[in-house]
Amino acid sequence: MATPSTTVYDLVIVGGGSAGLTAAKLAGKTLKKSTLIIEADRLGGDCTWTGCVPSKSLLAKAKAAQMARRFAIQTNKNNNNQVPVVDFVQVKDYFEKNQQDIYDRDDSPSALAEYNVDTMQGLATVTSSKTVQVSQQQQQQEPSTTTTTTTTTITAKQGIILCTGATAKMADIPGLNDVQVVTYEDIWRLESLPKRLTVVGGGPVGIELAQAMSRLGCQVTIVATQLLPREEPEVSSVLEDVFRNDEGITIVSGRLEKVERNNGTGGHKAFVSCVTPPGQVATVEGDVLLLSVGRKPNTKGLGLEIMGIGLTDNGGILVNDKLQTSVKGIYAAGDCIGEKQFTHYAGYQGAIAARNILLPLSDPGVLRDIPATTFTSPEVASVGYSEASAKKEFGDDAVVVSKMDLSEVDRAVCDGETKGFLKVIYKKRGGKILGATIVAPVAGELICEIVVAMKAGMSFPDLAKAIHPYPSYAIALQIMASEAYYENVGKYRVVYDFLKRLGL
Ligand SMILES: Cc1cc2nc3c(=O)[nH]c(=O)nc-3n(C[C@H](O)[C@H](O)[C@H](O)COP(=O)(O)OP(=O)(O)OC[C@H]3O[C@@H](n4cnc5c(N)ncnc54)[C@H](O)[C@@H]3O)c2cc1C
Ligand SMILES: NC(=O)c1ccc[n+]([C@@H]2O[C@H](COP(=O)([O-])OP(=O)(O)OC[C@H]3O[C@@H](n4cnc5c(N)ncnc54)[C@H](O)[C@@H]3O)[C@@H](O)[C@H]2O)c1
Repeated sequence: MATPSTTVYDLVIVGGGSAGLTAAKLAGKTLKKSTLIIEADRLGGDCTWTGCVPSKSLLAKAKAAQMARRFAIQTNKNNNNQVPVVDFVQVKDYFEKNQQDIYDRDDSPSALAEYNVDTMQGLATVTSSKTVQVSQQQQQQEPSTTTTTTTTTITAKQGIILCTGATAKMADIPGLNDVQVVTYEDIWRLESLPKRLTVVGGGPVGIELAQAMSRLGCQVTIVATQLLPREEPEVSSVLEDVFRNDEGITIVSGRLEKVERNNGTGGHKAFVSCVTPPGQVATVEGDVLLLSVGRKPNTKGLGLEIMGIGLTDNGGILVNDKLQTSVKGIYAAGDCIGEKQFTHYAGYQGAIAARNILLPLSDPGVLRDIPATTFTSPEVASVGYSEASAKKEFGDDAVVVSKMDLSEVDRAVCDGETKGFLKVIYKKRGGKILGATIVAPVAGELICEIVVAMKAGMSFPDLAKAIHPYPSYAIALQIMASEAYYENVGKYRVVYDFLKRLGL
């Protein structure tokens, strides 16, 4: 990264991931404010280097392998030699190329220069409400190799946004240091596909990587009390069915308690306290263990204590709903506030923090209805209330649940992908959409229709009047909405019958 030509900026951003990059681009180009982004490691952050981009690229190749395998089985049932084998080196080349392309186009210093944003490499510490100290390490080769640290003070005239992201949580589990453990941060450096992978944790990281690695040819066991426990309960049942019965992934329902080296195989033995029957301990054997038990916000060394900036119970930077910390002029956005961790939300918050610093008045940056998609096959997407949370908040009688099984959707039948469902929750009076959960091959695209309808204030029955092409997956939403629409009509049957008799 280039050395910036000045040390005084309107806006200074600490951290160059999704939140920081979006904040910087808005401030530098659209709002035309002098902007600096300080990054300790690589611009692009989690999304480009260790999160979305490599995982979605891996899933794309894994899906291709699965399709090829299915096709091979269909064409030649009895000849296993026909089953394609994955070249892991090519898979790695593929995601590394995607990372580089996205970095060059969106994240690199030259891409940011197009937005009039300066970049600086170094570790930032906040020293006052208007200053940030940046430490940079330089290696000198002559006469002997030594490392020197230089510090530069940068002034932020209008505000500072902390966008420092999160890192993998390490679990306090006996024996982890004795076996080969990877997290989402370093799994990308594996040179070959492990023969057997134990995945600990059933959140989005665990299940996306479990399915990808299994489809690429690895024997995978997931240790988790439930798959995607934050989603509607029936999501987990569908995924468990697909993973176990269609894809040959083993799921051990329970919590990892202890690991030890397996001297016989050179791998590990993982001991799991089972959910059912309670008290039973299961043993799982594997070669590499992927620990995916959550992520914790990066706040260390930022100078928060000295500045009197508080933290939340889960270790995130405490902000109000405008994303301002307890110090005027210092804002925080993205994973470092320890709320919902998604690229789209981090980016949105980065933009709102920049807007709230640089423009008059303010917009809220901590929102309720954030859509999420886990990119397994089938995908799992949701937004807003679940059935239980809607009924709890509004009462059982005030809420209607519309649900369609994927086996009733013609397109899913044609594709042979009938495991899943669409579920929309809306208010009985007025039809306001409260939330939705979709488990389907393109659930991540389908949920966007619900997101837009919610934002536009459309009622669920209103969707019946928007003509959807057949046979799309999305037409299922129109069919469900039509049922809601004609149920409403049914309530006023006496009036309609009367009007019809009048010849209207
Ligand atoms: C495997 C995986 C898959 C994912 N897939 C998806 C997905 O499909 N869709 C989705 O929406 N989300 C996904 N996520 C989540 C998503 O990646 C994150 O929510 C998002 O990248 C967070 O962006 P951020 O800017 O808040 O933080 P980060 O991207 O973590 O950026 C923070 C940056 O700050 C820098 N930094 C930290 N401290 C300092 C300091 N003191 N000085 C200077 N720089 C500092 C760090 O080096 C880092 O580059 C995934 C996550 C993982 C782990
Ligand atoms: N597609 C996406 O949008 C996407 C993909 C990946 C990650 N992410 C984001 O990254 C964040 C982190 O994801 P994650 O999956 O690491 O975390 P998570 O918190 O969602 O899930 C971790 C799971 O591990 C379980 N766990 C903890 N200790 C365990 C033990 N000893 N044994 C068995 N299970 C144990 C927890 O109960 C929890 O369900 C999430 O907030 C997610 O939003 C998003």
